[in-house]
Amino acid sequence: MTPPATTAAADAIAALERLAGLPFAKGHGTGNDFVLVADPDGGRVLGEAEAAALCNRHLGVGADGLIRAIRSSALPEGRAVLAEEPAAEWFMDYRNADGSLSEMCGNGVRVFVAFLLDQGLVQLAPGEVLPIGTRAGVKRVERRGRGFAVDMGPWEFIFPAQAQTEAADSTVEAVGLDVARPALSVSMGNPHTVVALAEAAELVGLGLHTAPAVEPTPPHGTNVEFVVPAEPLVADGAGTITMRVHERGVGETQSCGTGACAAAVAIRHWAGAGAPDRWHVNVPGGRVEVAFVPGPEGREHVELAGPAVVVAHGTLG
Ligand SMILES: N[C@@H](CCC[C@H](N)C(=O)O)C(=O)O
Repeated sequence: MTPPATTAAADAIAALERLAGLPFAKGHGTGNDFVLVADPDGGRVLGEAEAAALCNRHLGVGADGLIRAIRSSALPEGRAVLAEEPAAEWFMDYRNADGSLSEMCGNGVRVFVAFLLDQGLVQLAPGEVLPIGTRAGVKRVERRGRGFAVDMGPWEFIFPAQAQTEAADSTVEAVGLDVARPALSVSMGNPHTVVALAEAAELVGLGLHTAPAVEPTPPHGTNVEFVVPAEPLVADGAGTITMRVHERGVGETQSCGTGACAAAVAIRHWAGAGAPDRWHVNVPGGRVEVAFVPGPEGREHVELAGPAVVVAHGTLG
């Protein structure tokens, strides 16, 4: 006899039944993987339950997040973006694997543009810039090598008073660490808390199946990045760091683009005057590049570059 499904499993099965016939694609950026759905006019119901079911690795397609491609004019957050940038026709409607909304996803926005191109919804010539609407404002994307570069906008400390005067503004406890470690919380539109570890063995020994405990936790939760600086830290004018991440609303992922940016912000801050503005960030799923560049409004912006691919297309049964 088949045992009854748990409530969560029954909810996922019911949500997937409601989505029968839905075309989708699967894509990733350095192993941070997404289900992508084109819903230009916002006619689909793709809320928390549907996102969690699609991202379920046992019952659904499986992914770290769901990305809906919707015209900015079709949702309130998108209409706010259009007031800032009328050319931002497309909006990245991003949800984590647990169905929760996030303001921004750095790997996701590159994969989103790969998906728009794959679907023939946009064209993007080399050197051309495509503005994309997100809940963290407009992000400008251009082709770079075999992937894309994204102007992620300015970064901010989440606890600026402490960060300016002390090396750390919080502490993080995690499975595999002997004691709580000092950390710095950085917003890339979404929240991050960065911890520096002394050596690769500490990074390998972390148990990220359990969410790290952050004190104080930023108001809307946080993604936690554990980072080991390379030895030497800087070569040929660029720094190199290696990172593992526990994402809010997901768990451990193979990569996090906004997390790589936050990690570069924190490590550069800790390194002090003379630290470079270009950073190679190694993650379990590959490597992304982070650079600090002048923004058009006079503030410093963070640029994120890396690969993005669409690997499969399907239809929900
Ligand atoms: N993996 C993403 C970040 C996704 C959102 C994050 N889990 C959050 O809740 O803020 C990236 O590449 O930036």
